[in-house]
Amino acid sequence: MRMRAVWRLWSPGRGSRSVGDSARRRINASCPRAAYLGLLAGMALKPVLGKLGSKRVVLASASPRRQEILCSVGLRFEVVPSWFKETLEKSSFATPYKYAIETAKQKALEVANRMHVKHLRTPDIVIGADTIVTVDEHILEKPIDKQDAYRMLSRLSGKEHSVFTGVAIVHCNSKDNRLETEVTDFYEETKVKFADLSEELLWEYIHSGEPMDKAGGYGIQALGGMLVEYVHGDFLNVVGFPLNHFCKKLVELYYPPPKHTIHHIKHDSIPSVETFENLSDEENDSSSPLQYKGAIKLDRSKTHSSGGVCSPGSSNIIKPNCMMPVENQNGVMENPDKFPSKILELLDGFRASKALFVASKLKVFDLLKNKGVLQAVDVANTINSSVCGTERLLDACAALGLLEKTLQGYSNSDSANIYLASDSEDSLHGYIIHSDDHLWPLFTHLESAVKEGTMQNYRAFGKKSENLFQDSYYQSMEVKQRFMAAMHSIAKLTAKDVATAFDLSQFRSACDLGGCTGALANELVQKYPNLKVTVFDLPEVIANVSHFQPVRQHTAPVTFTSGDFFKDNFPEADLYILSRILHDWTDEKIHMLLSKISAACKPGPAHVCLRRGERFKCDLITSYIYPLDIEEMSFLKGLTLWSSAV
Ligand SMILES: O=c1[nH]cc([C@@H]2O[C@H](COP(=O)(O)OP(=O)(O)OP(=O)(O)O)[C@@H](O)[C@H]2O)c(=O)[nH]1
Repeated sequence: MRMRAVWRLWSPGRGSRSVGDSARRRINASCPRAAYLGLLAGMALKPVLGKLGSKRVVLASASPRRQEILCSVGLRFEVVPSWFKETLEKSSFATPYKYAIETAKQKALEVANRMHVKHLRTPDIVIGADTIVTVDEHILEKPIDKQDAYRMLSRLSGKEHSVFTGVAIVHCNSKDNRLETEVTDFYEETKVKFADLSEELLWEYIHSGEPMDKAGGYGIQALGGMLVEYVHGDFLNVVGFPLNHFCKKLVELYYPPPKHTIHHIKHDSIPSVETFENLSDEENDSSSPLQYKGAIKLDRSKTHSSGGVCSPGSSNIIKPNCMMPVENQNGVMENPDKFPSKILELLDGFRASKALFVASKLKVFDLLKNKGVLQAVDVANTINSSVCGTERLLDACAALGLLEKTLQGYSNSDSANIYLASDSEDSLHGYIIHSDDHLWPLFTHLESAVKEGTMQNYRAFGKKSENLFQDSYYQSMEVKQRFMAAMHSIAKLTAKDVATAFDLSQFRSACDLGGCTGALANELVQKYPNLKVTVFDLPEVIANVSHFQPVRQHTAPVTFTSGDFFKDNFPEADLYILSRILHDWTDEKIHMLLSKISAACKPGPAHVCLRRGERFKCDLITSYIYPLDIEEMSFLKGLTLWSSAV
């Protein structure tokens, strides 16, 4: 018998959240239970996150904290910071939280509209948020300067205040090229009490620089935590995103209370579940909250088998080996064994990567793209491999969601056709092969890299790497072309988002240092027709860029200039871009490069954006950009943007 079931930690029907709710829960910031609660949330999120897995989710926020909170529970999303200026008239709102909600909504709608108009690739969901602090009937946002931070923090000293975060979840739909949106919004309040702050402490904190990009002028997750006596309510709400309430909203949206009779069933290793036995198959697809139809599938035929994997957000079929939360006597979901899913995911991660690498290298996805559906034996014969080994590989790929498996055989998933077949326009094949051939061997020596603090090229490839590019990536024509193809595929994939993440319309010229095939540069000239973009890269790269250029170019073409950015003068520009560059070099070389850029930048306000992985270079970069007076510093997936004279 097939049954459909849904399990959930949050029951949307049990009354909506109120300030009282959050105060009652009283989760103290320093409470060790927080980690356990985090684990529970992570477990229970999976079905909801699974719903979002196939969607294009965009976080309309430049806040690194919001990005981290959502990343940490495995949500996959793109970051497109909003350009909405937070200037709504506060006095026109009856309550502070209405102001926060409206600002969050406007932030999200601005991004949804911009992406729709500029991108022609409409996101499915845009999430916006706005955090404010209220004390003595005043709304405090981010301080504009140190004096402002002083005013805010002295107001907060010795008192309890409220932190409100307004959140908007915008579902988008493009109909006849018109954007339709449906907004769900909510807010969360947390009460925070500050200790009495001495003038000395206050100024020391302000001089740390921490208050400047934070609502109320403090960061509870860092030094600011030392100022706090207690927290009543959701800690993450103070940090900028009320994760718990957000998840409840998703449950409300994606699993509204059914009209049908609900039976509770118990089953050995499965939690108490609610079944929707009267639903037809058709009704079972609840992929869109706007047209909710049913519930998660529970494949009971598998509940007694011994295999099974938990993979993040992968499938909405409940798999047997996952330890699910169970309902306790009070109706609260608990995870009795505190099953360490996150750790197991990390532990097994390398196997999943390697399965992807090997299937790509053996051109399995190309074969299935051309042939449609094949049995394991046919795949094995074509790729010259053993049948048993091929079958296991194909099964692993199916479990990872890369392939689909039916009685007829194996076929590509949609994303395999788009991203894994080597001949598709958005193929990541080149980057996957580069990851297997180059990054994998390097990462096997991570322990030595940590102990010695050195690059591991010699250990991995038996060659000293005085110059990484000449010695490794450009050692032969073939290796070079493969490396360029790899860089092109990943840069092309992220270029659109990078190009629209900031408003670059005030710039007239940009220079992409080490911009390789010009994938980002070509996207920039599309988005900003008045921007002249030059790619500056080594002569041997520039000599090979022609076949990576777009076929139909409607804009002024990108200019390619050859040179070595360590040795030669680079072209004058009012915006310098370093995309996937800094991580390749020693600090000494980075110093050299940054001081050259710093000297080339014209004096004036500067914008710096770092990709998330390069956050550790932050101090190094700010020391060079300091004379330019940083106006904005944000973190993003793909690049370091460096500009002046805005
Ligand atoms: O304890 C902490 N309190 C607040 C923060 C951070 O403060 C900001 C709040 O600002 P806002 O909601 O306007 O968000 P922005 O950073 O400007 O990003 P958007 O692009 O979304 O407007 C927010 O970053 C909080 O994380 C904190 O870190 N700790």
